[in-house]
Amino acid sequence: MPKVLISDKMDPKAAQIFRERGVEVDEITGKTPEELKAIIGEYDGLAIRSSTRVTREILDAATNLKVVGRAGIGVDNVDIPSASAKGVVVMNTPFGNSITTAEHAIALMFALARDLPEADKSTQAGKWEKNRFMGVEVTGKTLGLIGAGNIGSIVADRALGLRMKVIAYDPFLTPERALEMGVEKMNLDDLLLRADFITLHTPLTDQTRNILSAENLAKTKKGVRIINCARGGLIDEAALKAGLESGHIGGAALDVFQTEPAKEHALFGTPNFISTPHLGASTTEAQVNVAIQVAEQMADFLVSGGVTNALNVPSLSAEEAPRLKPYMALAEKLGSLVGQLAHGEIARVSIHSEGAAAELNQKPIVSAVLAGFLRVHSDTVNMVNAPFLAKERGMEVREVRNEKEGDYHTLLRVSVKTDAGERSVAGTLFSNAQPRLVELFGIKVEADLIGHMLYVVNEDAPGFIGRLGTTLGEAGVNIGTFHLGRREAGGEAVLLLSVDDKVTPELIAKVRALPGVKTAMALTF
Ligand SMILES: NC(=O)c1ccc[n+]([C@@H]2O[C@H](COP(=O)([O-])OP(=O)(O)OC[C@H]3O[C@@H](n4cnc5c(N)ncnc54)[C@H](O)[C@@H]3O)[C@@H](O)[C@H]2O)c1
Ligand SMILES: O=C(O)CC[C@@H](O)C(=O)O
Repeated sequence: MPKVLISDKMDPKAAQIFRERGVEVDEITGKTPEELKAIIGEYDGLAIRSSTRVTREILDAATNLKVVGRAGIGVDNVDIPSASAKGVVVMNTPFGNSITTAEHAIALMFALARDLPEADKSTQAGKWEKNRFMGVEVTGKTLGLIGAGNIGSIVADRALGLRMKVIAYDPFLTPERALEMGVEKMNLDDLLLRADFITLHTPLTDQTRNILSAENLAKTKKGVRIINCARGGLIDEAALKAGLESGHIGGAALDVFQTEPAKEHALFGTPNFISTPHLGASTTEAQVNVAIQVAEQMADFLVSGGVTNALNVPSLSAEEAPRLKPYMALAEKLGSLVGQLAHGEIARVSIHSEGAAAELNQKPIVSAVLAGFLRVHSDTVNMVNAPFLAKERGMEVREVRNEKEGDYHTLLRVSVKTDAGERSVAGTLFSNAQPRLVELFGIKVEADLIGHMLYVVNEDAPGFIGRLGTTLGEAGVNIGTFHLGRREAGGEAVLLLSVDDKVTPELIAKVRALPGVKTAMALTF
């Protein structure tokens, strides 16, 4: 009988469903990473919320683990590349707590508008300070949404009901969808300039980290009130404090913090600052929804092999699986590569299959490209919902087959058309099994897309590789593999390096400062 550990506090319905479906279950919460490491080897499944961190070390100790189920949306507490490398399926429950979280954002907006926490404290202290608390109406005010996905769109709907004007910044929001939602789509600078309230609803990615930086906070309207129920790390917390103290920022409400649990914080006690301890998803309704959903999905997988809402595996029929599997891994890596490197509004994604690849069922290949591509911007994307999301976001998806072989017996090419132009990457399978990048933006370069990588574009000149190696060495970064390609001698060169640990923003800044470097970016696969 498969055995599951529930390691975060979860509605009892989850354990009940596991038992009813023939899965043994233990509920052991509040363990330290060391304690979890000591027991995880016994379990086939691990059901979590946001407290348990499923790191590489935990996964290494999890010798029987087959599935991690996240009762909620964000999976930033799960090391998905390591889970994938170990063949552990990671699932989430993308919609069960969206309404609840949107309602929390609206609650915090009202709390800021009327200074409710302070007014409550003062009244209960017997002060009756009627003249101290002068709020603002939300009616007629402008709410700026950063991120207009599941939760952002529910917030927009509720805010429109409150007669607010809603403006939104989200690179994936199409004009049609914005119209349907009743919001005005705009760039970030315009939103910062116009919003009376700003609410964040994006995942934490390399693009969204610090999206409300000191520089961007300075662009906001004086008196702006800011709400974050998405992820810590989206706002520069020190700059937020400075803005509150100077009075430029009229109020801020954070449900999420850069480091959690935030038991001590420089922001605590700052005027017009409100906080809640990551309560966005904490309603009876949402917790019942996500508990039931995660237990059903995990039990299905452990008992009968069914895969729903998986973030790192495709759904496949038993006959097709063995042949398609390596192609899907290649497709997902190529999609992720262009997703990480592409900038601007995405108009079209084209998938060209050549040679042996063109003879296969293209649907799972296309889904894998789109899942890899969209997952860069959203934790909720999986193989099942990627085509739907691409359509909803107005992306044209083109499929082209050419059964004639070119330079390789089998090739997948992924091209992305943005407002900045069209660029493509291509890959093949070595020994019919191992995914390999063979071309990057028109430059021939052979590389394994694996783990943490550093991508550098530079002017081809003697001594550059040595300087780069020294910079990495001084930062204590160990190079695993090194791949080089160039347009022509002395022209543009591209370097892809796999490294043992995540490439930090500080290291990227150092690499960008090297003479001849045009671009440097961290990539993760
Ligand atoms: N506080 C909580 O307890 C709680 C509860 C649920 C979800 N969350 C978090 O809320 C966030 C949003 O969840 P969701 O379900 O709406 O996700 P979603 O994937 O449906 O929506 C995210 C949106 O962000 C947009 N986006 C991505 N990159 C962007 C960028 N650079 N700039 C602007 N927009 C960008 C995407 O296009 C997408 O529309 C997630 O981080 C999730 O983990 C928090
Ligand atoms: O489980 C929770 O309490 C938080 C969940 C939330 O952060 C999510 O991303 O779904």
